[in-house]
Amino acid sequence: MNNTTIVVALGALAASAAGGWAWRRWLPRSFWYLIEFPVKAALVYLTWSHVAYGCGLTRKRRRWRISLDAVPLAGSMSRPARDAAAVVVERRRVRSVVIEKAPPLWVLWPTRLGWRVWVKLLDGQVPDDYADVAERLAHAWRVHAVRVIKSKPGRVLLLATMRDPLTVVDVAPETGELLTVRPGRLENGQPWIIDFRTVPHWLNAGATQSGKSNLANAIIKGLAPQPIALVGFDLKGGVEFTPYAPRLSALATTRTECVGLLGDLVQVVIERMALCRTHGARNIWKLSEHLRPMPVVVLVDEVAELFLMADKSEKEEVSRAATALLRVAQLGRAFGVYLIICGQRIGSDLGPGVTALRSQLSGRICHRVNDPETANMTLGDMDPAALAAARQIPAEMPGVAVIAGQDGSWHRARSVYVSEEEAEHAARRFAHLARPWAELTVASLQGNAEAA
Ligand SMILES: Nc1ncnc2c1ncn2[C@@H]1O[C@H](COP(=O)(O)OP(=O)(O)OP(=O)(O)O)[C@@H](O)[C@H]1O
Repeated sequence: MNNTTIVVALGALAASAAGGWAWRRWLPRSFWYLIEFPVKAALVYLTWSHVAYGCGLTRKRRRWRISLDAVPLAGSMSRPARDAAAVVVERRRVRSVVIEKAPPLWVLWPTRLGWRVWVKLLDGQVPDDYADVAERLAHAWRVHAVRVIKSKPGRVLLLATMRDPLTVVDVAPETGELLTVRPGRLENGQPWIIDFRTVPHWLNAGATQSGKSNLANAIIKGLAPQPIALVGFDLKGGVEFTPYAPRLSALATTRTECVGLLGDLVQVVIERMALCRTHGARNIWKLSEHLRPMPVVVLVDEVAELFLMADKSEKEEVSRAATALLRVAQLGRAFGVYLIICGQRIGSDLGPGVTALRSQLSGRICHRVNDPETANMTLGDMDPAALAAARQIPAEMPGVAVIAGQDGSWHRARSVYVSEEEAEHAARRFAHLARPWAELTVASLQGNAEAA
């Protein structure tokens, strides 16, 4: 090979490397689907039996193999010094040997950020076996994370992601469906949907600066255009929700005001109960449309302030607030009153009513937490992997949360950034939809009933 050939070969190599780099840099999606993914997929298949063995996912099986391993020696083993010329006889024969069988891996389907693959479970395996080794798989495949996202009898669907899909989240367009908001994205790229008619009450917990208020902003922005009443309890002295007052039907900023407003809400629920009873309906959604009262979404910020007491003189007020909030939570679902309770901690240390309240909040959102107990309190008896995921949320990714609905499934998700100005703008723009509080309480319902 002469020098010119070497120079030309090196030049071609450098040009293709630069071209590859530019392709990856400016057209990452096509590069991923056409180059990176096929290479990754080939590596995953080629190494699967070793990876599965390393992760403890294989099972021992007997298989017929042509074997050379039993190699009898001709000559005496007891005469090592003199048997330098001993003859080795390799005997090939088919024999039954024990092998480590890896679970069958089906076709790898590329996704925007990685791939999905169904794996057939071997005898005695359950989906949790794969969830338990997800981190090992992620390291073996050199990807950001591996998650079990679905299971069917006898198989599990694994999702591998090359980078954290929550680093940047885009807005999921609102559908305008009543009592539904899409505040962000799930880790699997699907919109994060909060549907109050499916999961009526939510607990939104997290350390300071973890993104709780941003989520409240996103929810207010999503709900503002809908024909519903919004009610605010802002125990931070009103600094969070006062800017949204134009779209709120009522706002309480001190505990005394909260006790009054909670009393009103209990009355609203009781009146709606009576209305439903009169018309033989089990809930407001069974009432005919002209009779149906307006749904109410109640946002409570810094809930611990409702329960904390400096001295005994506050005991009576705290107890009234706790009881009323619990009643709203217990009865509100059927009668169109829904709760989002935000706070840094909502543990039993705040008082006996808190545990009962928490058990009514079937939707859980756990942002970054400072201590494992808060994750435990928020996610309760969820899958331990959900608790681990909540504890790993980094401080530099505010808005990331582990969310769990009442079906026991959980997801990592991130809210879209919604500035206070944006939420405030939505509150002003849809201020005309804010029904005055007096219209939502007893008098209007009586009016409704009489009109019927
Ligand atoms: N989804 C998000 N994307 C980008 N930035 C976010 C997101 N959520 C929150 N942030 C930013 O993180 C910071 C803290 O957010 P936020 O005020 O919502 O936290 P918080 O939990 O309500 O804090 P605190 O309890 O102290 O009020 C803010 O600067 C906010 O802009």
